[in-house]
Amino acid sequence: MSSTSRVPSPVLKKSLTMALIQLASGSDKPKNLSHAAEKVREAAGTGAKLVVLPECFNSPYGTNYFPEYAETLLPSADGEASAPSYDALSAMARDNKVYLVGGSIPEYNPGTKKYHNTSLVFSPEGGLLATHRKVHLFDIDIPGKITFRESDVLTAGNQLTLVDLPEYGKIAVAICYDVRFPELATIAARKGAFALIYPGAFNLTTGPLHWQLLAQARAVDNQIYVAMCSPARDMSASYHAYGHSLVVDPMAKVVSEAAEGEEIITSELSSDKLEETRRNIPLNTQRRWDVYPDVSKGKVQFDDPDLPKPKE
Ligand SMILES: NC(=O)CCC(=O)C(=O)O
Repeated sequence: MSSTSRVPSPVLKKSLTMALIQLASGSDKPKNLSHAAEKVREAAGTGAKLVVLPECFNSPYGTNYFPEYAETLLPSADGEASAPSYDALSAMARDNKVYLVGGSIPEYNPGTKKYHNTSLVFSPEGGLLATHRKVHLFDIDIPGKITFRESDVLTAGNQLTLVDLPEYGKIAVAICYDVRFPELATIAARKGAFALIYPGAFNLTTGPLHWQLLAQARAVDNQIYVAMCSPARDMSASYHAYGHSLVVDPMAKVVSEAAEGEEIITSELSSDKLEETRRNIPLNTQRRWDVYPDVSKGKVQFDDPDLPKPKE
C-alpha cells in the first residue's frame, strides 16, 4: 500500500517567551530607531528572549518611500555600507540580550542597483544571524479598494530563511505577503522550524478577511507556531496598517492578539504544545508520498550568495 514516511518533528528545546512589538513609526527615521530601541527594552523587561518588530519599522510603508529610506547593507565599490538601522538593531539585541527579528527595512544593493524589503535577525550578542529578502512581492489590485505594486521599486529575494537559535531550535523568517504562499511555510516546517515569524503590514481591505485566517492556516497545516507582527495603525499615514499582531499555536488557536494601536504582546511557546498537537493529530506519520510529492524534497534555495553577511 502506501508509503507513509515520517518527517522530522520540529524541535523546541525549552520554553521560549516571545514578544511582538506592534510599533508606531512615522517619517523620522532616527526617531523610529530610538523608539524601537525603547520598546525592545520594554519587551525584554517582560522576560521575552525572542523579540519581533514589524515590516518597514524604520520608515513609512509605500513604494515612494523605499528609495528615500533604503540603507546599504553591502559595501559599495567606493565606500562603506551605511546602515544605521543595522547598527541600531544589533545594539538593541546586544543591550537586551535577546534574539531580535528586526522587522524589515528597505535595502539598497549598490552592486546590483536593486532595492529589497529585507529582514535582519540578530543574536543576543548583537551578531547578524540571518538576512531575509521578501520573496513574494506585494502586488495586488482590488479595484476601488487597494492597488499596491512593490515590484515597481523592489526586487524579490531568492531564498527561504531558517535561523538556528541554539538554545531553542529553528525559526523561519519571512515577510508579510510571503505568508500567502503555503509551500514556503511547509518547507520550513519540514526542515524543523518550530515557528514561522512574519513581520507584516496588511491593510484595511485584506486584513480583516485574511490576516488571522492565513496565520491559522499556516499553523494548522504545519502544526507549528505562527507569529505575525504589524505596525500600529496610523490613519494619518498614506498606508493604513491593519494591526492585530498575533500569535497562533500549533492547534491554530490564537493565543495572543493586539488591537490596532501601539502594543507589545507576549506569548509562551512550549514544546509540550507542539508534541501534544502532533501526538493527538499525527499528520506526520500519515502523509502519502506515494500519492503526492513532498515539496521540501525538491530544490530549495537557502543560501543566496548575494545576501549581506555579518559585518566584520
Ligand atoms: N506588506 C504586504 O506584503 C501586505 C500584504 C497584504 O496586505 C496582503 O493582503 O497580502
